[in-house]
Amino acid sequence: MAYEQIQVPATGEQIRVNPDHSIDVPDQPIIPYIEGDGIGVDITPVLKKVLDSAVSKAYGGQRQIAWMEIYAGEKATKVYGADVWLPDETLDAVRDYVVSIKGPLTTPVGGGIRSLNVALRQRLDLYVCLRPVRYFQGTPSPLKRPEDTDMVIFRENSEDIYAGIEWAAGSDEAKTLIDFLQDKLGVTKIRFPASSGIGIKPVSRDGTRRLVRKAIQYAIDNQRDSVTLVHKGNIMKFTEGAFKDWGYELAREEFGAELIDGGPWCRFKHPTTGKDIVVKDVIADAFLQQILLRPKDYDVIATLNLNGDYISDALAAQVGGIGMAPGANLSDTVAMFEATHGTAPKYAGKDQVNPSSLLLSGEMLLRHLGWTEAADLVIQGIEGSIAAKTVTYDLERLMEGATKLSCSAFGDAVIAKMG
Ligand SMILES: NC(=O)C1=CN([C@@H]2O[C@H](COP(=O)(O)OP(=O)(O)OC[C@H]3O[C@@H](n4cnc5c(N)ncnc54)[C@H](OP(=O)(O)O)[C@@H]3O)[C@@H](O)[C@H]2O)C=CC1
Ligand SMILES: O=C(O)CCC(=O)C(=O)O
Ligand SMILES: [Mg+2]
Repeated sequence: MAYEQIQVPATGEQIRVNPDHSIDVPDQPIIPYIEGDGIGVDITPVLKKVLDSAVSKAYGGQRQIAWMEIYAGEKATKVYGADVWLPDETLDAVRDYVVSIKGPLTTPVGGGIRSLNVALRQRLDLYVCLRPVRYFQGTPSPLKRPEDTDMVIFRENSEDIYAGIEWAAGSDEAKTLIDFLQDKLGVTKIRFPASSGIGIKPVSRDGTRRLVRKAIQYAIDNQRDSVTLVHKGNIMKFTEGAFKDWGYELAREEFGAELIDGGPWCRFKHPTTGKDIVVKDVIADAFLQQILLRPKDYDVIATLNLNGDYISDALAAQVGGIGMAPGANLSDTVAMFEATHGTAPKYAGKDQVNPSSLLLSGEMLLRHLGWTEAADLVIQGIEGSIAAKTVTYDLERLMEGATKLSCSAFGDAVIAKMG
């Protein structure tokens, strides 16, 4: 594979995808990484050090990650030239090497790209945003029983108002669209047509089905009790309401779910254990209060793009904040892991922030490779440092008697607590 700026490591091999979408992982897989803007310089070196230690401790040199830096965001503009925020070869490398990880990316001011993160997801069709939310004992939380929060969010990653199809108030495009809506479709509900910006919310049956299919399959593979479709379908009937209907339809058609008491909730038997898996739905605003009042009622969550964005930060707060919440963007073949927080510019380069979100994304990456022993060590290290009350500022300020560590020192504490 020849690239213009990307240096392919001399030792290391590509991960290969099989026709059934399983992956063949060599002992030295080449893993592309994007350092990330803002606090990317702080957390990404910690990620590499912690994952390398975990792999070395687990496999004694028999396995090793061959890291390969690829570029997006501000660093890409330095390497490739002004205004090159997302080089084509970065996308090629993510596709070619199958499994990758990224730090947060800033949204360029001006220019054609609205969000680099959204662009990466769209251009690689990484249609699942997977964000597990679980509690680590000892982490400060606003809840009395934070351990009751244990959910896995499947956020649709390619559609919805989040896709960025919108035009500014006063632009020719907004005027054309508003004229069309009024003249051709008889729309009378735009309150201030002359000064409205306007956005489009596409939600498709195909997009919904592929997302809900993954969520239900995850519930089966991981022995979870329920899948909840979260939507605002009472108001947005043909987008969010349709998401709910198509979700239920898929559960019935592909998983043999049967209606409970006339529906719409339904259930089916786990194919091997025979245990019931319930597919249900809840309206998004009610859900946001339920996750605080009755978190135990929810397990796997399937939702639309914007709801998923809000829900993932809200749930992260329940278990310690976005410094602790990991994530992955997935297609059927490509997996790109990422922290769920942003670039936190005020902390950039200060060696202060919590690297756990990226470390736990790295833990998900190791598990995705099938390197479960190394993944378990990362969890053990994070649990150990939190239990010892050696934590970064975000947790320390909410804990009694904790020792505040820098970002890099926390990484070292995690390593010290492994194994
Ligand atoms: N996936 C991605 O790459 C994402 C990128 N972004 C982008 O990031 C930029 C900044 O967004 P912003 O809204 O400020 O959100 P951020 O997530 O960057 O930061 C908001 C606040 O969250 C806390 N926080 C974030 N990361 C950590 C961490 N690792 N450890 C501890 N605390 C943390 C800090 O809170 P406190 O000040 O209380 O300590 C911080 O001020 C924007 O350009 C946005 O578009 C946003 C989200 C995701
Ligand atoms: O891309 C962005 O700027 C924001 C993305 C985001 O908030 C998220 O993915 O959770
Ligand atoms: Mg977000």
